[in-house]
Amino acid sequence: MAEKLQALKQQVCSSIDEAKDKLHRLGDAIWRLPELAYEERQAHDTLVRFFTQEKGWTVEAHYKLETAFRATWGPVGGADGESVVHVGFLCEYDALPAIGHACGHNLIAESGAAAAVGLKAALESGEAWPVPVKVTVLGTPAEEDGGGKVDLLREGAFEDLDVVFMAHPTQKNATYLPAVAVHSVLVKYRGRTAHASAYPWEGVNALDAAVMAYSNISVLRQQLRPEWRIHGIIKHGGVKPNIIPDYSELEYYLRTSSHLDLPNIRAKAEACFRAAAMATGCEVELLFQKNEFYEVLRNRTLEDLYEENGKALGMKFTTEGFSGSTDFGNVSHAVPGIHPYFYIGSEALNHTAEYTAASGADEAQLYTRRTAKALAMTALDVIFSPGVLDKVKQEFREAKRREERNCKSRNIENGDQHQP
Ligand SMILES: NCCCC[C@H](NC(=O)CCN)C(=O)O
Repeated sequence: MAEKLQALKQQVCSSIDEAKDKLHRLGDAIWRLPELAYEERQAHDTLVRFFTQEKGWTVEAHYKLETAFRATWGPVGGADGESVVHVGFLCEYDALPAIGHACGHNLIAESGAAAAVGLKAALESGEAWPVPVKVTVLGTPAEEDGGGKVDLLREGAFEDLDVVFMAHPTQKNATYLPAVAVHSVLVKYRGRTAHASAYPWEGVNALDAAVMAYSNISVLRQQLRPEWRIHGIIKHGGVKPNIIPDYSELEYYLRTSSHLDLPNIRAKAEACFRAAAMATGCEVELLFQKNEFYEVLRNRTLEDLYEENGKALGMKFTTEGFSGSTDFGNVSHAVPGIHPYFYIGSEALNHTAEYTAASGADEAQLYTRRTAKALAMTALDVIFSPGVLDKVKQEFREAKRREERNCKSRNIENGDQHQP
């Protein structure tokens, strides 16, 4: 079996290399037309067309969300009565305002598609295998803003998957980097205009409220846990110096190491926003985003297999970096999975114009394909190595039990003030 598995892994690599031109065209087409969260119509169409043109995939466009899709192959092979092993690969393809694909989501889509195509080709090339296998590619929009994976989770898109894989471009290769929970909020203050010089006492100053809110949050930071973050911007602060602003708007991201602490940080931030309204006489409206993102729940069994496969392909791994957030965190609490990071040939930092250039550069292709190979090889370990899938699931169950205990102890601490 070990020789067969090794042969299949080699087949994955050669299949992905043979497909390199069409995979490059796929990623490049997405990179050239950057689209924002939930507006990724061209990227959706490009990926749907790609899988439609590949033989054997059942493709569902606009899958539960306008710009999400699902492509499935199988179940194929295996003996009757054996349970299907269902592996999923996730594609992200949303860009950032003004700076395009500065987080390389075009390469997330390309690597996810490449891994799925490579795995299918390897399985189709070899002899029959013991268990029926199903491969699903899920196009998951709006990671940077909104959280398409959370919407898809709510709609049941992940229900029958055994494991999920994706990978994210950054400065180095890592099997895991800390990704924290986050919830964003839009804060709107409404006051009353007046001539700022002639009769300022008639006005109710919404910009004052925004400035006070910003200052309240700034002092709150001294009392936050070191791994928590609150950061934001003033999006609107007035139109003319001699018109007392009757409207101001702020947007904030609230981050905690565990999603179980989000109610706590939300309450602290809300007090800061409401105090500013009270002090200025403004009305305040708090609009929390529909989806909160969870921290990533690790699966070290999968991480170790991915690292072993990556090292076999020449990857060097680090454990330093990141601490942003991703809606993959929510997925990892529902299905065992990994969200490794990969080097793309540049030291540029994500969310910069330099990274936009790097994610569209030819040099990124070799690293993107290498990552796809490691993802597909890890999927082969799950399918063919006896006991691996059971170990992955056992670790996941134990992590969920630990989380349940944490949740109960926090509720006791908070006196059940805030249900997470
Ligand atoms: N609702 C706010 C989500 C912010 C998600 C964003 N994610 C990343 O930067 C990961 C790389 N795409 C963040 O952490 O700010």
